[in-house]
Amino acid sequence: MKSISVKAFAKINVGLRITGRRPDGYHTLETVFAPVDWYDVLTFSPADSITMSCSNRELACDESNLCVRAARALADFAGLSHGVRIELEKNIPFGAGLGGGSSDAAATLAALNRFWAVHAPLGELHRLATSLGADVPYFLESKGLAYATGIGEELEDLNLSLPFWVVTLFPGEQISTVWAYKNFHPRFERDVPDLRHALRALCEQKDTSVCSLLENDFETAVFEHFPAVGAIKDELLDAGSLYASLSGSGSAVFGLFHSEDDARRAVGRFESRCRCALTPPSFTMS
Ligand SMILES: C[C@](O)(CO)[C@H](O)COP(=O)(O)OP(=O)(O)OC[C@H]1O[C@@H](n2ccc(N)nc2=O)[C@H](O)[C@@H]1O
Ligand SMILES: Nc1ncnc2c1ncn2[C@@H]1O[C@H](COP(=O)(O)OP(=O)(O)OP(=O)(O)O)[C@@H](O)[C@H]1O
Repeated sequence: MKSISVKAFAKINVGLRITGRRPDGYHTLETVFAPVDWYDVLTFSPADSITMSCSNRELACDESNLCVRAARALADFAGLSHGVRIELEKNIPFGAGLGGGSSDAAATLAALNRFWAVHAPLGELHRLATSLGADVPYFLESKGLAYATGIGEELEDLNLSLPFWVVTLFPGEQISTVWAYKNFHPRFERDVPDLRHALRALCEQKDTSVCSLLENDFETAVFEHFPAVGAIKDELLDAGSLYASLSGSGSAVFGLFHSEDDARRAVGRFESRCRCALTPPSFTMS
């Protein structure tokens, strides 16, 4: 058996409304996931046991790593004692709101499902993905824009792509998702059209009047606690982005640009103090 390598892309959230809190402590939300051109690379090779290494030594490669957890979950489901060597080239910043760990977990499930010839149906992989994290199912099942509800696992592919250049910036602050969900300012009662209408208008007609509906409910608390992150968003708007927002629970911030020149100029403005990724229009994961 030869080795296989796959890319695990990052995501941004275009609009993120927290709509309630479940008895188990998880929150229900409404969001639209969009892929960006920032990715990890995972390589799987034959081995007698499940082992892992990572290019970023700050990331533990033990049983806590989401790739190892995904491999164990699939092996347990299939009743297999197969091994695999997982090598992770870590490029996506973590604690960023970019779903890097979630994407790695989904890529591991999908790759090992083939590599080990488990051939588990998508419904079973979805169940395993949800058990690994709320963001994991999106990376397993979508290549483009997806509307998510529930805790983020109820997905509807929008068959849309963003017709804009996307500048994604990581200013360096690592923000805990748990912290963010404990500190956001609830606005559960809101009578607004769902995000699908706004994204359809934005993507199909480039109707930027809907951007005021694309709020991220974590922003108030995150920007209060990390004002430098909020300043990045303001600077992106000042640099000409038609829309800018925190991604997920942060600290990554992204801006949408009509023109490649403006987007590249914005990258030049931030690249000395942020890690940056530039995503072209109509981008999908492949
Ligand atoms: C903020 C988002 O990234 C938006 O896409 C996601 O909601 C977070 O997804 P995630 O990082 O995969 O989150 P998980 O690893 O499943 O959960 C981490 C912790 O975040 C909180 N959490 C997460 C998702 C959710 N819908 N409600 C929550 O309250 C819970 O305290 C949970 O224990
Ligand atoms: N393979 C992995 N890559 C990144 N983080 C991992 C991985 N395995 C476990 N983790 C842990 O998961 C945590 C969250 O990682 P992840 O990148 O999914 O979250 P995030 O960047 O905050 O994105 P989001 O909040 O959108 O889920 C990390 O801080 C890290 O401690």
